[in-house]
Amino acid sequence: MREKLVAGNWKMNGGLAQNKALLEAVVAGMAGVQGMGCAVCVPYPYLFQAQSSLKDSAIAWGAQNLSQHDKGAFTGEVSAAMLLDFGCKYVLVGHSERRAIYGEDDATVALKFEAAQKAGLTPILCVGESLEERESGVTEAVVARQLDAVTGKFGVAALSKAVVAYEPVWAIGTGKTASPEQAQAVHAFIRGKIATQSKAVADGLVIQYGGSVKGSNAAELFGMPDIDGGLIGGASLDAQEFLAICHAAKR
Ligand SMILES: O=C[C@H](O)COP(=O)(O)O
Repeated sequence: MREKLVAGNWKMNGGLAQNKALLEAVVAGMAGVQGMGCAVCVPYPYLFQAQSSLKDSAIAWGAQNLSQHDKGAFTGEVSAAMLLDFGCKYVLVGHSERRAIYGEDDATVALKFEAAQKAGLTPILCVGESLEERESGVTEAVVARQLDAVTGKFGVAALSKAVVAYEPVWAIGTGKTASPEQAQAVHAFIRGKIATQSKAVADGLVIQYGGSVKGSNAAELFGMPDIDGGLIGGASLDAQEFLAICHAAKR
């Protein structure tokens, strides 16, 4: 049975004092919670702080991006090995903000996915359509293309050590959550598509939903059969909201 995973994506937010309070509250609120996974993906400068604060808890941590290169003259970039130095378990790849603002295309995202996996990190591969794409009826085609960029290059087995996050771009930070039925339909499409290549990989694949998840809508979303937790942006900055979401993912 798949265990749900709730991961916070702090994006470019935080500060040492604010993080301390947030991490302490999350650790306290998650003490003794079993039957689900919890993680936070923090900005690079705070990885050491996350590691120090979380190392004795069941909460994992990770980064929001990585370089596709191992090392070298890539000013400003951070490698998978560097993330491992700080105990990261997860790294986001292909978040829609990386794709849209920093021009990361499917091929680059696939290389980042590979770099993460080769180093032993678990990539959280983000996929999802824009509002325009949804309105033009190409949601499934977009998501399929984004998945194929990885499975076409590395095989479907690559997804056995990865997480997929379905994040409709129109629902990110907008307060407009996809309805549980809308999200479930895309999650079922993703799982069904993977199942045509490997039923075992599809059955074991954790597919998170992301886009304006809050304490008040998490249980309904997580109650859908193919939604295995969430990737949480804004609400992960508020300990009580984030904890409410985590608790909604408990079995
Ligand atoms: O990575 C998280 C997503 O971009 C969702 O962000 P949000 O929860 O603020 O809508």
